[in-house]
Amino acid sequence: MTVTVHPAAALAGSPVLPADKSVAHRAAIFAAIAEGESQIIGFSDAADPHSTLACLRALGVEIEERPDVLGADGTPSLFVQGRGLGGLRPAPGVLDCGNSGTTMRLLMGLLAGRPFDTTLTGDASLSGRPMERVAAPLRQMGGAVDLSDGGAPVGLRGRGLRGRGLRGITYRLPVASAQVKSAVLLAGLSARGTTTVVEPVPTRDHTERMLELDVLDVGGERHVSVEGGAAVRARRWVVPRDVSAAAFFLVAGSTAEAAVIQLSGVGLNPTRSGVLDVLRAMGATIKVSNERERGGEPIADLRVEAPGGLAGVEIGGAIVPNLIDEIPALAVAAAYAEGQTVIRDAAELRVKETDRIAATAAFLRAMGGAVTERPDGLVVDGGRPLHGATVDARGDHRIAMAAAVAALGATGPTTIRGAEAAAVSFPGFWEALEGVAVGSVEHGPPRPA
Ligand SMILES: O=C(O)C1=C[C@@H](OP(=O)(O)O)[C@@H](O)[C@H](O)C1
Ligand SMILES: C=C(OP(=O)(O)O)C(=O)O
Repeated sequence: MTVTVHPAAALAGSPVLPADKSVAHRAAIFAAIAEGESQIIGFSDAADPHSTLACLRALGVEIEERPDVLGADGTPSLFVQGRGLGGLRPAPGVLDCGNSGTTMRLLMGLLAGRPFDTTLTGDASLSGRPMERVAAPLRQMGGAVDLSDGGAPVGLRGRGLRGRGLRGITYRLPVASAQVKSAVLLAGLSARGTTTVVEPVPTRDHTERMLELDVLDVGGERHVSVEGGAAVRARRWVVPRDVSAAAFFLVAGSTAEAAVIQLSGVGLNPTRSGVLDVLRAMGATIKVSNERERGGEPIADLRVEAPGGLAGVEIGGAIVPNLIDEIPALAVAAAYAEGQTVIRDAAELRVKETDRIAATAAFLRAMGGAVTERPDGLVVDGGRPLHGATVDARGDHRIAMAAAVAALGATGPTTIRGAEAAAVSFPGFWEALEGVAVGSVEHGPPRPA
């Protein structure tokens, strides 16, 4: 699918954001292994969390979507009949994780300690992403994990456990990854004894919040522990709106000539909200109001207004895992800011749905931006006017949406190929964008003038 985005000087509106993808995956998995019925309010309608649902259904978990049962903010519910960890059944075929790294890595952890074999596959993008980072700790725990060239298809051999099951370990994360942390902790539920993950650099903490795990600060490092055999409680989960989806509108509002955009019920977990800190450091005007809690996660309403100019910043160090998915959008803000922005310590971007360092540099350069790739990031010399171009999303939702935001402030139309990728995390994105920038979104290539 091709979408053409026309420039828009003034933005206004209240786009509805999708449910937080990270929380939605976890709520579905934890509900599946709880004993009894759980309700998930505000589950995401995005493709990635639906890949998780399809896998859980194939493992014998009954999940009912109930658009008629609404939560307080009008979002629909999902009812999950939890079977307990021991109640998961062998899938009749391979489990297709689609485009979703979180699905594959968390399910590797969940299923490594089950007494049956499982094969996990994904699309071409996911098949190229590194899985050894999860396989290595699972093997240390006694799991039998086969990879194909370091990635999917992933084979988990239950028979390889030889009746002894997994054993708890203490594992220090060599890469700052919440997916690896969560996979090891999920495997720890099937293991003998205690499993502890040590995080030198904090990553998103949804798993530990949602499972109410023990977290210690030991000399500045986080130690997260789970006991083997611990039961997961069936309960009501409430999923906040996704701050990673909000980021596109925060950048759009901060780079427009005139803007007032309101975003309600946005998850502001402090391990996820670095995008606000960086945009504010660049000079953005973002107001946070009505701060409250939703399902154990802090949420708030956001209002972004055009600040009348941004300045370049340095992004690196411990904040990077906190805003890793927002970097393509932040690079767009950098292109519209005066001065230089340096993004470092973000080599992980090279192993996402596509190489996001190369893809971001490519679309910004095609639009006239001055961008230099570094092995672990980007240097953006901002303040040059951007012009319309034809760009490719490279099958990556965040690249499609970041390019769309860049297009709003450019001269002339920008055509985005592969625009359907947005639905991986934000199915209503193009409608939401048209809602704040009326007349800017044209489906298909531009109409001849
Ligand atoms: O745990 C999660 O929900 C996620 C963790 C991050 O990946 P890594 O764990 O690979 O850093 C992030 O990029 C991804 O979108 C979601
Ligand atoms: C990297 C992402 O997701 P995943 O790793 O789950 O594919 C993302 O949503 O930006």
